[in-house]
Amino acid sequence: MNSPVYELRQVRKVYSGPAEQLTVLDGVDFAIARGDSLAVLGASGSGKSTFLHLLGTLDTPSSGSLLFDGKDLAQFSDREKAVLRNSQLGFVFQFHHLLPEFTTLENVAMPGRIAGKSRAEAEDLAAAALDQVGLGHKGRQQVNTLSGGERQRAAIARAVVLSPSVLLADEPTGNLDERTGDRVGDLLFRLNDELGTTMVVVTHNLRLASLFSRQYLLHDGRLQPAASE
Ligand SMILES: Nc1ncnc2c1ncn2[C@@H]1O[C@H](COP(=O)(O)OP(=O)(O)OP(=O)(O)O)[C@@H](O)[C@H]1O
Repeated sequence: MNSPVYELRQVRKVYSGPAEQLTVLDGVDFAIARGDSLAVLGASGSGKSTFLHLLGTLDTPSSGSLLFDGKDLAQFSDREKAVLRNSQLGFVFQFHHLLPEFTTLENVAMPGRIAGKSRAEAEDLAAAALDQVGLGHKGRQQVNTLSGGERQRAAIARAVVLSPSVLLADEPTGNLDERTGDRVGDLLFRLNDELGTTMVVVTHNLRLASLFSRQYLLHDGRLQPAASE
């Protein structure tokens, strides 16, 4: 196994409700190697998004430790986490969070601008990323005039524009028809295969899951190999 990008040691995540506590992750021990591609399956409410949010440093474990490149994320300041997210992680969420008042190119150029690149450089990178997802011709179009599948591909372009070492995707084919979903799946597969992007994808879509090298099921707070593995 390549050196792990992520290591989870006895990670627990407990949400406190008004009346009771909900244990979503219950002592997860897991490692994700560089270049790995992992699909996480599981019933609604089983904790898939929670798992992804922990990996994305958007939330913290209740106990246990989560290491990125061998470093305990609990030791990172908020600023260090923000730098990590912007420089190494790409996110694709089901509701892609594109900014409707901007063009596709401007949306995809946003991470580069936030990282301090000039407008021209950020837009060059954005144009290349849009080409990669087959949307090179849609750059000047307002993002709210794109179809659902095009928006999802634009969100992937935005997630990968700065060549993150890790891509975290939550239901990237949710709301897409089968053909468009397949196209998004092919794209994710190529990013992993050709660029070596480490990939963790949460999905209900078994066709999509089958494209990745490992399939895991989140059940009763634990991650276990899915039956098809
Ligand atoms: N901030 C929170 N506070 C309290 N409970 C939460 C919070 N976030 C998530 N939960 C609960 O934790 C459980 C797991 O949620 P999560 O969103 O991780 O599930 P999921 O597997 O991604 O579900 P789905 O497939 O429906 O998106 C759910 O019961 C949810 O209601």
